[in-house]
Amino acid sequence: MTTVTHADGAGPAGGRDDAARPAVVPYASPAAAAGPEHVEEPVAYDAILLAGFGGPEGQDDVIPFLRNVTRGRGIPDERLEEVAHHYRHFGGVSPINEHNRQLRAALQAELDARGLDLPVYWGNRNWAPYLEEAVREAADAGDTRLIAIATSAYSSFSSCRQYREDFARVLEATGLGESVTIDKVRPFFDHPGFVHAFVAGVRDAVLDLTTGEDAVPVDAVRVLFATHSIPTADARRSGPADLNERLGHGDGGSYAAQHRAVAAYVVEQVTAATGLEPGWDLVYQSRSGPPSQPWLEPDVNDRIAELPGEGVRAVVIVPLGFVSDHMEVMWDLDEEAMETAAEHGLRAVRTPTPGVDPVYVSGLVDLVLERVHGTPTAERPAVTELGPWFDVCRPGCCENVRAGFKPAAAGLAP
Ligand SMILES: CC1=C(CCC(=O)O)c2cc3nc(cc4[nH]c(cc5[nH]c(cc1n2)c(C)c5CCC(=O)O)c(CCC(=O)O)c4C)C(CCC(=O)O)=C3C
Ligand SMILES: [Fe+2]
Repeated sequence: MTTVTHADGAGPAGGRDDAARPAVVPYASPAAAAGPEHVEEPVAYDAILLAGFGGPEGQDDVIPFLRNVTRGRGIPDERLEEVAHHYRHFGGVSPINEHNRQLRAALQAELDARGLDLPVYWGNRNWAPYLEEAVREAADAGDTRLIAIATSAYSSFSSCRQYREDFARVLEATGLGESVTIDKVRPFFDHPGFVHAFVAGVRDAVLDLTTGEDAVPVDAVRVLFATHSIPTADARRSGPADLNERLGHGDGGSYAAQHRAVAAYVVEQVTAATGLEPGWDLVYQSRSGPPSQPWLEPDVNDRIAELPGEGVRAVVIVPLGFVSDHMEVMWDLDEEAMETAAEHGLRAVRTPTPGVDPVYVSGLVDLVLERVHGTPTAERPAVTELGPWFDVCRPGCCENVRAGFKPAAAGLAP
């Protein structure tokens, strides 16, 4: 390799000493790296497709729902019964469908208030109303160019690709593949609308714990950012493979990197607002699968158990990986992690999820409008240096090595 020095300040190096710079591609935001995975063409979408996970709404729904979730994965019935127990504890009802009904209404109200004529269709991956019904309903109304919002903010098989594979499956199953297109807004983990509720929640929790009669000093407060654990094999393949390699994301891949970046931002904002600087960790929850299969660690409960030995007296649990207070939050955090904290003599606060926070809802509409208007990267808000993330996933992005290749919509053709 030849090094050219532009001593006169002209030329591509702008007068800086090229020889002194490391021979790696300088890091730029993935979307800024341009290419066809970033869209600046305006698209006249007909409607929004709100794509949810789905959840049971009564005791009789629980086992059929769990069979849907685990379809094709050969999860034994004993494991299903174990998880069913979490749902049974709450009358067999997950609040997730009700959350999505409310989110749909809030989105529609925000769109109407802004004078935007975009209907919102809602369908789930694993329970009624199914994505199939939503897509058929849209097509029947003549709405064929759909922009999807999945209720999941990060990159990984479970949080992005699985939704896209389901879109492809539904287009095939309904025979609408020729007439209907489904695109998807970018993973929005670092959109200011998504992070807003987390910043407010951590700020309030840290202020509460460190003031008043039973105040705890800030260095005895630990903030635990909790997200769904996933197999390390999935995590390593989350986001574009070349990016993981280039940025040295390691076993956690883009999935963990995105969470770390948002967590660091949240703590920075809390420090800026309060002058308090609590320590924090990224922790994982809701692991399943055989013990022999490595998943992301540490588990939230294991980390909590270590904290008293480090002088910690209060813990703030932040459900950073989730958009609403569904079963993973209600059971794994509010029941299990809270109990672990109590057993270890720690005070504990669980902060809110975005839910239908107006700032979040308005941010989701902004994410849709980015694609409607073909907004340039520089004008797409992102609070971490990782983003704004790709609009359109690359071939192989977040592929599941365990389940094997399946076609996915809303991505570059392979
Ligand atoms: C990353 C991620 C999110 C966040 C992104 C997003 O929000 O989409 C998420 C959300 C959710 N996960 C949910 C429920 C379940 N997830 C399961 C299983 C799994 N999740 C995984 C990952 C994730 N899951 C993985 C890697 C598995 C193992 C299966 C495999 O090998 O790939 C199982 C099967 C039983 C079990 O194995 O525990 C259930 C019942 C509910 C509904 C809650 C409710 O009803 O209120 C929600 C929102
Ligand atoms: Fe899950």
